[in-house]
Amino acid sequence: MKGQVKKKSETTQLHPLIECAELILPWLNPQELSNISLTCKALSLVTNSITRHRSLDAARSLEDFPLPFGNSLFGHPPYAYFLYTPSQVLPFVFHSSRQPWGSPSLPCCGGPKTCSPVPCGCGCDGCGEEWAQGLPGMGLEIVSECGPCCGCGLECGNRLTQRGISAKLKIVRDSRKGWCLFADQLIHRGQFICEYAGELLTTKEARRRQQIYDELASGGCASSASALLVVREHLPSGKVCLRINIDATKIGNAARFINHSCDGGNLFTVLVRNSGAILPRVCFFASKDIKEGEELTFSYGETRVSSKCLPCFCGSSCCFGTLPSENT
Ligand SMILES: C[S@@+](CC[C@H](N)C(=O)[O-])C[C@H]1O[C@@H](n2cnc3c(N)ncnc32)[C@H](O)[C@@H]1O
Repeated sequence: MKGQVKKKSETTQLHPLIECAELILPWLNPQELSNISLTCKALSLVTNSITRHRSLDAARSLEDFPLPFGNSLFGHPPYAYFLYTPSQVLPFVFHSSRQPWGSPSLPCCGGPKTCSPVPCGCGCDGCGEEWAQGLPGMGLEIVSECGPCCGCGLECGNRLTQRGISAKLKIVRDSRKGWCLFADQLIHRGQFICEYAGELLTTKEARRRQQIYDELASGGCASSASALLVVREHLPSGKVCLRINIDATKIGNAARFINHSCDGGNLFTVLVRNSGAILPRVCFFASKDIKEGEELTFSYGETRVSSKCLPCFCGSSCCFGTLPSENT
């Protein structure tokens, strides 16, 4: 009996090298993982397990639903590598440029879900208003939600867009458009889906990065899909009064996989201003009922200024042939 117990504990004990590897390897990028996997069979098993876990949840447990990568095309990596943030961030927040990903025993830290919310009932003006009920078709483009100035927490009815992704989604690879975001359940018209999360940039920095992304794209760099979104708020006079630059290329959320459709797609955006926050957030809602297995798309814009526009493969009957482009 004694001997049997000893044998069992021996088999469940991990070799110290593997124990260390399970702590360190989730911090590595795909290239580093691939190099490590070549060193020995034991490390190859750990890296394979990390790759499997990465493919199962791009959101790293930071959302209510896992965000899986669907079947990848032959010869393509099984997942896209980027740092995950459920909401917009300032660039210096992720200064280490590393985030553990892919280990079931080493969860990601941070994110709104891990903060302990102050109980609701603060009595602020917005509390309990459930603003989204009247949204579809009302043409609303800027709305307010409770925010840092209110005493309420994430459960407040007036924080609809602050609780992360609200529907099951998946990421699937297309041979021409790259990664695409798909609904993995029925989504009703008017339902909030997710915000466009990424790094909030100054216009100067956005222009600098856009130039780099354009150069990479025109050089045919296969993994160069950029996800830099520029949103302009206009005064009734038509003049731009506010410009928001969100770059989700290296740090972002599910929205960074939403492709363009020339017919406007099935999503529309709403600017949501949290009370007490300076800048609004860009939030996606369903503009129609979206079936399970349907791709989520929206229009990137109407303007095409660049002579080197990328080809559009949206497949809509009104496809313009090229992706929108603007002078940033
Ligand atoms: C925000 S990302 C969308 C996710 C991207 N497909 C990826 O693989 O990461 C924008 C990029 O996706 C590609 N894309 C988006 N819509 C497209 C379309 N309709 N046709 C072809 N490529 C598209 C372009 O490379 C574009 O720069």
